[in-house]
Amino acid sequence: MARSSPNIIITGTPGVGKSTHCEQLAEATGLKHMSINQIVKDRNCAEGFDDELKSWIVDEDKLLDAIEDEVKDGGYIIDWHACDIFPESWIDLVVVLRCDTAVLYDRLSGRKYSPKKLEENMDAEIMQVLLDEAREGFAEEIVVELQSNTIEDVDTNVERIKTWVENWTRDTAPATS
Ligand SMILES: Nc1ncnc2c1ncn2[C@@H]1O[C@H](COP(=O)(O)OP(=O)(O)O)[C@@H](O)[C@H]1O
Repeated sequence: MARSSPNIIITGTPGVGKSTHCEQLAEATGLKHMSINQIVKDRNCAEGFDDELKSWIVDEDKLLDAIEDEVKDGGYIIDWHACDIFPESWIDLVVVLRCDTAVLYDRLSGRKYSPKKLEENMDAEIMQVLLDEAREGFAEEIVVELQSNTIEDVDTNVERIKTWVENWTRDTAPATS
């Protein structure tokens, strides 16, 4: 069945500003912020914990089962550092947030990550791992790369995505009558 509201993934390396964008976007658009980190914890979708990286190892099948009923109806802003596990048919827009290396370093240093985790995340951003993943997993025309260095960037990005949502709703949503 066609969705009456779009589903958007906001992805990118930890620290680029996903949660910040999702919260503001949810307020601006009325779409719901779905934090996958939170869902993994709340709905027991982890298959283990990586002690070295201090992060959950996600059972992807369990996660998809846990969110499918909600997401298939549309209206979600999905907040996660990976995007290629989500079926293409669920998703209308993939936003990959990017950040300058020095800015990201400062943000991640503030998080007290282990040196290994910090280095892995910095490498991922420099090598544009998440952008490549998005481009491999989804049609080129639905993948958008946006900068997230400053607060002004957040405002501009939120406005831009809000306009996209309004256009999608006008042009794509099924007629209600
Ligand atoms: N574009 C931005 N400009 C300034 N600070 C930002 C920006 N995006 C995020 N931040 C700050 O960086 C930190 C990490 O942001 P967050 O949204 O938690 O990132 P993520 O969800 O990608 O891990 C937060 O302290 C947030 O306030």
